[in-house]
Amino acid sequence: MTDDLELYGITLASRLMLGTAQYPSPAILADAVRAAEAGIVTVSLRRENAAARTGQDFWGLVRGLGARILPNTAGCHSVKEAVTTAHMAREVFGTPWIKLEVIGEADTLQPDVFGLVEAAGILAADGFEVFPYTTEDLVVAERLMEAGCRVLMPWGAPIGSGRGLNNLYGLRSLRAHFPDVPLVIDAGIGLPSHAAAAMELGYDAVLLNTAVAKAGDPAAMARAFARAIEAGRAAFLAGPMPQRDMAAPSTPVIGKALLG
Ligand SMILES: CC(=O)[C@@H](O)[C@H](O)COP(=O)(O)O
Repeated sequence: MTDDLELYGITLASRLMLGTAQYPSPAILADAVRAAEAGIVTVSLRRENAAARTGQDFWGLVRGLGARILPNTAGCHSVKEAVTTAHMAREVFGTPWIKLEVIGEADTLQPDVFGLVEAAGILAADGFEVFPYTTEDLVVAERLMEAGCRVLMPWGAPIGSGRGLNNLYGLRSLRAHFPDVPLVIDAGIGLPSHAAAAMELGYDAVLLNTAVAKAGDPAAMARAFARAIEAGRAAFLAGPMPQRDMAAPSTPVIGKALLG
């Protein structure tokens, strides 16, 4: 039986999605994507433009990596900016997919969930397939679904913080409320164990960038993440035991030993 992930009708063998920013060099980025066997790479139109990093060359490199491209609106702080960037991305990459970020707060890069819902509605009505970077808030999640999103991407922790899953309870509730919606943890993952924990909770995939790009050996770290995500998924499918507050002897004793 296959355990492929389906997002907007596209089937993916890998549950690891990798960001393409902050790598020491394009060659190291390419090595990391290959080592991760990432099914999706996300790329920021604005960042590449701003860095004037020979944009076309960089996008050409990303296109050649063999992963599906998910353009993002990273760095957008308003609905207008995000919608305009999404349109540019659709033209450049020829895909209706857009990872929608509308940032609301400078210190935490927390999503502006009001702007996010508004922008998601505009883009979905215009034929985009929206991957919204959101919080674990259930009401916002409902609104995003009503706006036309078919995938949700709640944060684990603030972007680039490496803190892991900050609100385990909230993320567990979100999973329970939307059992049939693909849920992808996006941002804040620092260690493979964080990614494994997300998968053990029943999340469908993990998107990360900084933890690999800033590792001492990005390709080795990408491989470690790929294995952790596979292990977490396998554990979820295997049905983890329920947690208990009290001890339960793992070797039950029947009767008493007869001591001579
Ligand atoms: C690249 C990208 O899409 C980021 O905006 C994403 O949220 C990753 O966050 P981390 O860098 O914390 O993994």
